[in-house]
Amino acid sequence: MKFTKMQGAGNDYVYVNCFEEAVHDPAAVAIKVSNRNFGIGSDGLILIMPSEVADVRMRMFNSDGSESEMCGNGIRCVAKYAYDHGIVTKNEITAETGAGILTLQLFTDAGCKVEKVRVNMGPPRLTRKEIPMLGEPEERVVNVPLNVLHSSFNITCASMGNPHCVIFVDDVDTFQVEKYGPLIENHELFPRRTNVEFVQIVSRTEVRQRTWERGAGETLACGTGSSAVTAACVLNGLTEKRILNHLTGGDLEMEWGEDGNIYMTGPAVEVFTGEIDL
Ligand SMILES: N[C@H](CCC[C@H](N)C(=O)O)C(=O)O
Repeated sequence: MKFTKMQGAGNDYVYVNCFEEAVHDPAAVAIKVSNRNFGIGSDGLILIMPSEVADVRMRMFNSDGSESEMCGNGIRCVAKYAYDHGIVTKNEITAETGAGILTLQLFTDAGCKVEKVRVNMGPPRLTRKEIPMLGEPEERVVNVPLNVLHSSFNITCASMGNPHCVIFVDDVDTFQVEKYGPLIENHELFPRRTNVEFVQIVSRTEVRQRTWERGAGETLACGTGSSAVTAACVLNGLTEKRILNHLTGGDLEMEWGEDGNIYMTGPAVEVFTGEIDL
């Protein structure tokens, strides 16, 4: 299988061009290639596919083989791949995802390769039914206490197509992400599990995020997570609608637009290409 390793803010995936390659069992392939010792090494597998309703289609699998509806860092890299490899020739493209059809704006460098992408991530879905979470289906979850082990956290939840649980902490760098992340990911409140973001407020316009991903563990960044964080910051009155999010592997510029959609701008980088026997 021919592949391209790409990363966005350090969130790295193995990308396969399914305009040319067929991947028969993507869940198994995701587990194999993601392994950092016995495989290529990545947070998961992303398939770049033809679409009947958009310029390109993305399917995304976590390193544990589970499929997610959406991946924010991934969709920027899909756009870069599609443009740099001539699958699309426009600077504004559409992409079909499990979270609907998204519109992306591509920014190129002096060599006419994409270096930055702005994505309309759509609106945050805020009801328990949409996230999904147990409880009153139409209710929002903003600053609601959740007991985990002997601790209580206040959580704010949103779906960006995939589920997110945001927790504000005083010092994110010393916070025990690997202890609490998996307990919240698998908490009975979340029937499809959840991604978890731990966030420190730096100022009204800057935050710092660490990410515990559903199906992948701690990653260096999460674009859908950063989108959920933007909504959570505003809903809790902690920041303006436009923020710079410092993730462990890089920065994302975020905005909750007046049209209700979240806009994410960030880098997309090709690391290397190769071939692997499956
Ligand atoms: N890192 C991705 C999200 C992966 C989400 C995945 N772990 C899930 O199961 O929803 C991002 O940049 O948005």
